[in-house]
Amino acid sequence: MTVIVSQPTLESRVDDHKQRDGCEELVLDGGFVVPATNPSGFEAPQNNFYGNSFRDYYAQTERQKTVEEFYRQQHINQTYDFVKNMREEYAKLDKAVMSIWECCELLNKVVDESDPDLDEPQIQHLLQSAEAIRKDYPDEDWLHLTALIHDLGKVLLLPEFGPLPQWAVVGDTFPLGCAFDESNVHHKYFKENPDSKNPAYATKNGIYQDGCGLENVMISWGHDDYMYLVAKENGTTLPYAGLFIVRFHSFYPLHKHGAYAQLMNEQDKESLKWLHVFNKYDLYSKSKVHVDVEEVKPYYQSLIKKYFPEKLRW
Ligand SMILES: O[C@H]1[C@H](O)[C@@H](O)[C@H](O)[C@@H](O)[C@H]1O
Ligand SMILES: [Fe+2]
Ligand SMILES: [Fe+2]
Repeated sequence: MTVIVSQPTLESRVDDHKQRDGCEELVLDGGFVVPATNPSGFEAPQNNFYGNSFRDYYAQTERQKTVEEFYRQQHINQTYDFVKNMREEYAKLDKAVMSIWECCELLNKVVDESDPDLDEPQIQHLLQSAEAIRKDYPDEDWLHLTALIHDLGKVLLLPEFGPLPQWAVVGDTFPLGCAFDESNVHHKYFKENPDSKNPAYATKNGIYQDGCGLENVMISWGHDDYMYLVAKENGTTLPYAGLFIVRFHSFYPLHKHGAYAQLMNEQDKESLKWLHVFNKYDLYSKSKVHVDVEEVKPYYQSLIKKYFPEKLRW
């Protein structure tokens, strides 16, 4: 499946003279090459199965009310101090010991309230995105596995891992410690965030410097940062771009709108190219047509064996 969707040109905000036209070959990650064109012929669906365009946060549907209420709570409660505490708590990795596949199976129990396009159990989303990207990039096995694991951090919603409320696990992410960019969905709810009253966080860069690198930015806490931490601390051999995708795939203000781009360093800018590739499959593979879990399991287990230890600390 190839998803052909034009991405907004982030470089127009990052770097005025360099246009991203998808025609040049990009060499990243010490040898991984982003192919110049999409390899096969799948067209991205225009609408999700509710009949709305993807990521339409203003459609008049029942589901939208849940989604908007989700963002109200997320924008009020995610503060700089909250994220700092969460990072410390979850860095302990003392919640569980299990394999990647066991975690995939746990996601059978998880439904994401922030997502206007999908209300299926999350294991289907993992397999749908991984299978879609596998068809178009058959040789990039690390990318298939990255897709499989990218949302595993949603286990934070389960009792053994907190449980944390939805607003602390899912939804788009954004930096704390600087002004909230208007490209964040339902931006108006940030008015009620206590950080909005802190003058140190009120300017475009707040406490950060241009080019400081995303790894030095406090990003709202959730499944991205948690899964990044789990993968890294358990010694995964996935390439850097895979870890970057896991860590920043919900950072739509940056990868879709180019906001906060001045905070990136050179390595972030390189990895972002792969995140753009990945994002199409994450978003447009969402479907009511289920992947047969048992059929694809052996393939993904072989990848897990290649890139992860058998048991991980969570
Ligand atoms: O609702 C979705 C969902 O929670 C995804 O897993 C996340 O990555 C997206 O950014 C978010 O908008
Ligand atoms: Fe996600
Ligand atoms: Fe996802």
